[in-house]
Amino acid sequence: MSAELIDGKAFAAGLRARIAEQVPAFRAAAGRAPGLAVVLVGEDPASAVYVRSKGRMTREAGMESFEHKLPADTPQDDLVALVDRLNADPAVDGILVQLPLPRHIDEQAVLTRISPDKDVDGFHPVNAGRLVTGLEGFVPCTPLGCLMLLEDRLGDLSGLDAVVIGRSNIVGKPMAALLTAKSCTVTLVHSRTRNLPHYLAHADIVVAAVGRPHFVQGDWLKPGATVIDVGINRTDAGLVGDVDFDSAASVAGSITPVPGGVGPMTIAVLLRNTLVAAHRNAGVPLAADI
Ligand SMILES: NC(=O)C1=CN([C@@H]2O[C@H](COP(=O)(O)OP(=O)(O)OC[C@H]3O[C@@H](n4cnc5c(N)ncnc54)[C@H](OP(=O)(O)O)[C@@H]3O)[C@@H](O)[C@H]2O)C=CC1
Ligand SMILES: Nc1nc(=O)c2c([nH]1)NC[C@@H]1CN(c3ccc(C(=O)N[C@@H](CCC(=O)O)C(=O)O)cc3)C=[N+]21
Repeated sequence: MSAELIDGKAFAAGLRARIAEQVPAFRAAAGRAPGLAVVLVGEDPASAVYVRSKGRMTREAGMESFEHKLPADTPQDDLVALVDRLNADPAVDGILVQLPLPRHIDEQAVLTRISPDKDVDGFHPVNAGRLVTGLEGFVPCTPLGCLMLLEDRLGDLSGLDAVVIGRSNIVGKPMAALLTAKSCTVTLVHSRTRNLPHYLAHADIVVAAVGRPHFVQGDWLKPGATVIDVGINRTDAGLVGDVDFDSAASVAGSITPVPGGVGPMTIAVLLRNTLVAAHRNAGVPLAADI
């Protein structure tokens, strides 16, 4: 392996520490802690693990965590009613409804019900629109975490060639919008792309959000490329990313590991978005940009 490892776990710990430092000033000004509500419907074990670690890290940052666990057969109307209550609750600054939802629930109906001012996941169409038009709003946690790692590693991204693999609303599309805003030349590839390796050969930055273990091969990469692996795939061999790590690490300049790369950044940015939401909702200015 010749690539340098991008230590998302350490970067995320530093970000959480900077967030925790700002919480006492918010508490003093607002007379309450920032609050994050997390809603989990059903029993998916992986989701339950994330929700538990989100709750723990929220409390460790000095914020309040409200966890709502609903049975898998919860009617959509009941979930929407809970979102309405959380929208109206002044102790709740951020609302996260864990995805995926059970099949009988219309995901968009629930996500669009969350107040855009409390949408710390950045999944509401109003926030998606703000992102592409350059207005202030909430940016989805995973792509914003990837951007932080890229800027930390590369500094100014202006003019760099970036390829994003995957066009989901939660990772690929907002990632492409963020890199566009940073003046990268962005190519967004997906399952219908013909000759995907052709595009990767020119990429200074590769962000892989495919959902297929070991998908990206080292010999597709431009030597020295910076590779961000968003994939979280549970296999018999454990947790693996969307990048074939061993072959990629011999060509790339730097690369995120899985685990310990993008995953911890997602949770740290969620706390960051919650702190920002709390300041906006309480009308208290933030002391410093985080
Ligand atoms: N680390 C973290 O915090 C997070 C990790 N993840 C992980 O990131 C990965 C992606 O998640 P998500 O965006 O939600 O996934 P989706 O399944 O919603 O999207 C996957 C995308 O990859 C594309 N794709 C699938 N197969 C191929 C292929 N053979 N060639 C090119 N493109 C392909 C799809 O194309 P098409 O649109 O044409 O179908 C689609 O756009 C998953 O592993 C997920 O677990 C997700 C969220 C957070
Ligand atoms: N509304 C919503 N918002 C989300 O942000 C959201 C979601 N739903 N549904 C599921 C995905 C996935 N996701 C992860 C968060 C943290 C890790 C993480 O911390 N991963 C650790 C390892 C965790 C482990 O060992 O299982 C790591 O990569 O090092 C991974 C994945 C957030 N998601």
